[in-house]
Amino acid sequence: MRKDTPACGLINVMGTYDALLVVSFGGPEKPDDVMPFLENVVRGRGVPRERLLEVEAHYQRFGGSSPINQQCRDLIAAVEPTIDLPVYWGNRNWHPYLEDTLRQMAADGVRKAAAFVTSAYSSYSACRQYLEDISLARTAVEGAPEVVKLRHYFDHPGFVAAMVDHTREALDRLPAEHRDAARLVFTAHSIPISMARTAGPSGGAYEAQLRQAASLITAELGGEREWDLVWQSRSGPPHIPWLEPDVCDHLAEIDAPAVVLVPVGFVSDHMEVVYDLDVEAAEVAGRLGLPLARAATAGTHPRFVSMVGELLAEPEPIMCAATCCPAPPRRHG
Ligand SMILES: CC1=C(CCC(=O)O)c2cc3nc(cc4[nH]c(cc5[nH]c(cc1n2)c(C)c5CCC(=O)O)c(CCC(=O)O)c4C)C(CCC(=O)O)=C3C
Ligand SMILES: [Fe+2]
Repeated sequence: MRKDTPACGLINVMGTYDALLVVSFGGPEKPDDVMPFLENVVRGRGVPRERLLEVEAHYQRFGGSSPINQQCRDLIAAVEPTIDLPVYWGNRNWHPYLEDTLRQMAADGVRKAAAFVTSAYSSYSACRQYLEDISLARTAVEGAPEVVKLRHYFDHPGFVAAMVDHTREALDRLPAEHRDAARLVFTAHSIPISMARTAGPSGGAYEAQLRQAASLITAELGGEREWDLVWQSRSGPPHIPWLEPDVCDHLAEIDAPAVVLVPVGFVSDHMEVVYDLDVEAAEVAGRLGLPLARAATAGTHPRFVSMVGELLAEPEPIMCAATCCPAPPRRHG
């Protein structure tokens, strides 16, 4: 229903939704919030204390504030004028929490919302966990609206176009003599190998979708360009195998005069991008004397913004099977 029609008004003939719910990861915005946020993220997941303290230092280096919430606000401000629905925002790990947002939506009379999740791919962490969070939040809220998660958009022309533009801009920042031979190094959040194996309806979907996105972006750039897909931001206990190689190890091995890092696995320049790539990987490249430019994520690129409206206009996606992207075994403590 349109913003200006009353909640009890006419049936919306065009669309099926009466609100858009942007669902994101969440992040702290002041120093005291960093540890409580991190504890929310890793609850029951067996991430060692040392790793948590290390990551805490990344956040404190940026004044205890993650850029991710502001990036959500910016995306919402860009999307709002392009669609006919009220827009809400709820996070998995920090304020505004999904549960509080759903409570507000219920109070506002929202009956059925489309969820746009700031993650384009399959896998437990990138998809199923958001579905679980939405579902848990709904059970806690009386009269909570129905929430339909929009489809994965890793191969949507809007996402691809944004990444192509940003990759081109990064290439242009390299010394001119290296541009043609520069290698594209696509990065995504590493996940446990067991999670990668069971991602999607028949397994392997996280990596397959990332490769698909990378090859679409490379093809649209034109020319004959070599590319790799590597991983970043490994977490978890050290004895559990995660996807490799790590971006920093890969940079040391690479046989190219220059590199463009393309964080295809993320949709905004949040902490995993501005620390793990712009600080850590940049430092490795500096030591190696390897010219490196990092492409911006989709962010508020106009084609990425218009994609959201296009997804809303598609037929309602069919909910994935309960066996898709199963949860890893939970640890307690
Ligand atoms: C697939 C994936 C995405 C992409 C999909 C998506 O975007 O959702 C993603 C995004 C993000 N990950 C983020 C932050 C963190 N992830 C952690 C830990 C973990 N990530 C995992 C996976 C992913 N993570 C996994 C399997 C773990 C291990 C614990 C567990 O099994 O859950 C930890 C704990 C400390 C540590 O890193 O060890 C932090 C702080 C932020 C926020 C950045 C900011 O604040 O700006 C964002 C967007
Ligand atoms: Fe993460």
